[in-house]
Amino acid sequence: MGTWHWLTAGESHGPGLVGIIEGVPAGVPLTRDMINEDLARRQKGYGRGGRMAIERDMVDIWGGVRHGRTLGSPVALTIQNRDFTNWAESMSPDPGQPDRVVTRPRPGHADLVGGIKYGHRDLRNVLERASARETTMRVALGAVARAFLRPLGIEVYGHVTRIGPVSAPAGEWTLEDIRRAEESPVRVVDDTVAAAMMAAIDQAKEAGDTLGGTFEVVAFGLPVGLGSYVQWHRRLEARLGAALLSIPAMKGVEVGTGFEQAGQEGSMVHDAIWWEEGQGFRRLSNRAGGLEGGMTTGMPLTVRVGMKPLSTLMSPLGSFDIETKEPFLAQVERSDVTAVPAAVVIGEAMVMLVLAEAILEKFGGDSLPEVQDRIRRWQETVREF
Ligand SMILES: Cc1cc2nc3c(=O)[nH]c(=O)nc-3n(C[C@H](O)[C@H](O)[C@H](O)COP(=O)(O)O)c2cc1C
Ligand SMILES: C=C(O[C@@H]1CC(C(=O)O)=C[C@@H](OP(=O)(O)O)[C@H]1O)C(=O)O
Repeated sequence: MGTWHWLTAGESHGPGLVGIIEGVPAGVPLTRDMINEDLARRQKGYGRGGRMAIERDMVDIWGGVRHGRTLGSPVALTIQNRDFTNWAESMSPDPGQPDRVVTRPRPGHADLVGGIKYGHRDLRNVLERASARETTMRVALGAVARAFLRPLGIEVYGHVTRIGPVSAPAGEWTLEDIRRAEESPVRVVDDTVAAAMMAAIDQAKEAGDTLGGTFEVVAFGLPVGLGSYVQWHRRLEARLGAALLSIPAMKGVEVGTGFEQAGQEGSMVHDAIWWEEGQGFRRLSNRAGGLEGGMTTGMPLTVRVGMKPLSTLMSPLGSFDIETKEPFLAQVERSDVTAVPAAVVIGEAMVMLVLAEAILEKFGGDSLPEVQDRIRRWQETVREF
């Protein structure tokens, strides 16, 4: 068993969320503000519904950090659900009769299959945990991974590349370009398309519909040789793909130019190798997205993710009540129209959690200075290869 583990617990309308991450080296600068910054980023984005107006996500640190530095012990985090005050009775862990029972499964959500699988006749018992509320804690844990990666010179940020029918122009963006997307209400780098994206969201909202989209996450500053080709589960794209597809509503992952490569000739796709005295090897382009043979090449790692349109529809699709077996057209209280801008931050978190683990596998080390020293020596080895 490796030393890097993390888990989350908590329901969407319960008291809050809990997360534990183990394996973070000692001496990593980490504060609540650093985690809260990413939590606030996840809450932003045009197209979110009423729930985001209620929540103001803030973390509490219950273990693993003292005076702004990690101790090497498990880092334990909690985040309160402010909405719990409206659900305290319904979500009580104490014995009693449940109210606000859900018997009408939404097509596209976990409701029906989860109910059948676990024998829940109140589908709230399914949707409470299937909800993407849980990703709040993933972002908090991802911020811990960010705090570890940053002093190693590694930065991971993402941006929206499509919402519904509106695509952003393609480009190989720098870290500064991608950070600029933060100013945009739809988290897009080229803001000439932001207005069209927001108009598409307004139109979908008016029609009682929802929109999906795509986003890209890029990791800068990675050393050569994270991951491996020697066993299927050690290939880094396999681990990134699994991590990204574990986010609710994510249905596809591309590495580099991905699906486009399938229709192109090899000479158009592969990245030529270049060598220079004192610099060592590098690539003249990065269509591979920073991975070859399941290992990092040292170029920016680029993954693109496809998110489906959300399943809670104001103008619903057909479904049947599980008790009356009557068809119904669901009446819905609230839902997001799109959550692609928020999904970017969740995608960053998942990528960082995978990369931090891959760093520790390759370099090991119980303290940040130890890991830094090992990476410095490795970079010299790579330059001299
Ligand atoms: C940030 C975020 C917000 C979401 N908000 C909603 C929502 O408001 N309504 C909804 O039906 N689904 C929402 N979803 C998607 C559902 O959680 C997801 O579709 C559901 O868990 C079923 O899983 P699957 O789509 O992966 O099959 C959201 C997903 C994310 C990542
Ligand atoms: C709570 C969050 O997202 C929720 C994810 C979600 C779903 O079905 O996945 C449904 C909505 O929740 P509610 O049913 O309470 O309105 C979203 O707001 C969040 O992102 O923090």
